[in-house]
Amino acid sequence: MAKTLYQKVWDAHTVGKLGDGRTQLFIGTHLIHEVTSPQAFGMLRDLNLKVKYPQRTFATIDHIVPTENQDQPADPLAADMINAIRSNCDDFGVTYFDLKSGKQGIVHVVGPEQGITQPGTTIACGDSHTATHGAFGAIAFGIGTTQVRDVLATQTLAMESLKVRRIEVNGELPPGVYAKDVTLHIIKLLGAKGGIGYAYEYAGSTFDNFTMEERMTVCNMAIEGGARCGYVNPDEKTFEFLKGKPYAPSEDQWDEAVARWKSFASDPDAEYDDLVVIDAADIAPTVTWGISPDHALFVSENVPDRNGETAEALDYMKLEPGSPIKGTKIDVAFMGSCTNGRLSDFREAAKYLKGRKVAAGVKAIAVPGSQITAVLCKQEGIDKIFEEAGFEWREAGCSMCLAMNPDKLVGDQLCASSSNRNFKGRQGSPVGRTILMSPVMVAAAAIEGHVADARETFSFQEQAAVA
Ligand SMILES: CC(C)[C@H](C(=O)O)[C@@H](O)C(=O)O
Ligand code: SF4
Repeated sequence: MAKTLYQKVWDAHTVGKLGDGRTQLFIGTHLIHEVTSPQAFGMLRDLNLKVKYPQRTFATIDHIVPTENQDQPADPLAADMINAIRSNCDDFGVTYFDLKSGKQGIVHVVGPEQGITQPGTTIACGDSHTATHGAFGAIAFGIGTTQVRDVLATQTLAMESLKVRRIEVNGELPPGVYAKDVTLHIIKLLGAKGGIGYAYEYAGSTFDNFTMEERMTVCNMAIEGGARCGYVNPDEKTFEFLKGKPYAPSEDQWDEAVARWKSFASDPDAEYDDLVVIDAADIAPTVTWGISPDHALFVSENVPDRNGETAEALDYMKLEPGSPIKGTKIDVAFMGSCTNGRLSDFREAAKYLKGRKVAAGVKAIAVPGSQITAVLCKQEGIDKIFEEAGFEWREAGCSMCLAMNPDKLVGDQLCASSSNRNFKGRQGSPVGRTILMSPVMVAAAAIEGHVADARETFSFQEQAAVA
């Protein structure tokens, strides 16, 4: 019978059916970070248990790491967390990409970069943006600390199965429209809760043409649309990306691995629980106006009028009901995160920042998603372009995406951010305000000093014509 990738991976990893109807699912790869693992290891110690498959478990630190003087924790709590993950990994035999390894970074950047993230497998991580790894054709989902304990101890999870919604985007994106706009557009259309109970299969010619980085950007935000996981079927680009990566299969096992990976792709005649079809030509640069990722609109549009549904968000964001979002003054520009903190993101923004200056009064910071990203950016001189434009170029970590480190908004500062969440207080100040957008839109906002249409700031049409 024809099956989706989701069903194939699920079936291949099913250990058994539990009495309550859930499935006991084998977890191929477990990624851990400093925030959600300490209590899980603590519980393991209390129960006198070992990590079942340490060779399937990989750790990094990302959330609490300062982006200036990375190795100097900001406070005793941060120091404790760093010590805890280090000693837990030592004690339990888990591979740990620490600050000195040259491989540290945001867990969702590190997995793919190291070739740990592979097609046809199940991946779990105590982090809601684990769906990022679905870009490689893995079924990857975020779990809580108690489940982190379960995976550490048993390498399995008790899971309820999901329905599958295929979201097809077809055609070429207009100039100045990026993967970030695609993912925000999908969330706007289907709602922040629209994906509850679903896995999202992203497909169509737009996804076929996307790079792995672009696929990661979209999958990363599946959870912001309520979907537990999101994935793209693996193809030649997937295999090409993984080839030669440290943890990818070796040369002599390569062909066999690729054949196995291919076999997990959804069958052409697979049936879906739901189908959504979007025309790429209908997508424009998209930004958020409110306090949920589905509070999104095209940058050319006006924010909604004030009513029972919009009042809280409009008031929090201090926006005039019905006014254009374009022109909204910003205080901070943040470029980074597991959504848009990869080499291709900085490379693309640098193209437009070159020779331009950040507006007076705007604090602009650029934070590579990993130490490897930082090195690659330096090799291309991207860090210099950002610095010459007036950005602070920082060291790798989650930084102001969540502000569990010293990078925080102050008071009601408004931040143009390439990250994935615009919840109240998300960026470190209880009254701080976030507007989500693509990296190139962050660059445009930084230069203009207000929310801007990057197509006007940088005249993409002309550039497209010249190219
Ligand atoms: C700290 C962590 C548990 C959290 C998550 O689960 O996603 C964080 O990464 C986030 O983005 O809010
Ligand atoms: S970059 Fe942001 S979204 Fe990603 S893991 Fe870190 S805090 Fe979470």
